[in-house]
Amino acid sequence: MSKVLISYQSFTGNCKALAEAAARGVAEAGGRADVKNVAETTAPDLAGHDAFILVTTQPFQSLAGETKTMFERLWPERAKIQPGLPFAAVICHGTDAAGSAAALDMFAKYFGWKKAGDWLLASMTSSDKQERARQLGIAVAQGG
Ligand SMILES: Cc1cc2nc3c(=O)[nH]c(=O)nc-3n(C[C@H](O)[C@H](O)[C@H](O)COP(=O)(O)O)c2cc1C
Repeated sequence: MSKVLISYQSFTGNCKALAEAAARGVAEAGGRADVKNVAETTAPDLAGHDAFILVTTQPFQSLAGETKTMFERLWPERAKIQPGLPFAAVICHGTDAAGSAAALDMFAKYFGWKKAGDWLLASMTSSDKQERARQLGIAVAQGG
């Protein structure tokens, strides 16, 4: 059974709802999803899972503060996390997600994690974002 950690940062609830949709997808695929706030996500949490899905908002065209702080906090303990950890992300945005997408590419490279597909760019106004997050959860749990 695939164990997937899903961490989110959310101001007004959209990212949290997308994290829960991804968790439903993981469960549908027969996996186990653990959903946490980025502020509570630790290196041992990541080490105890087979894959990581990050769901983050994008304020001011850049990676959200608590999400960046999570990476900064994880960095000294990165040796505890398995190299090549499958890593997927949902970026919930208002206009465009380029700032966060570039930052997450950089973090994946620094940590040596394997991107599990393209980042899911979820516009606030898109009606299918929940379904796309659910599908991402299925794909990650199936190792795709
Ligand atoms: C202070 C603030 C600044 C924002 N700046 C941007 C931005 O520069 N670009 C963008 O695409 N969305 C921006 N947004 C929209 C957020 O990305 C969007 O509201 C958020 O993803 C919703 O997720 P949440 O409900 O989980 O907080 C901003 C939102 C806030 C609250």
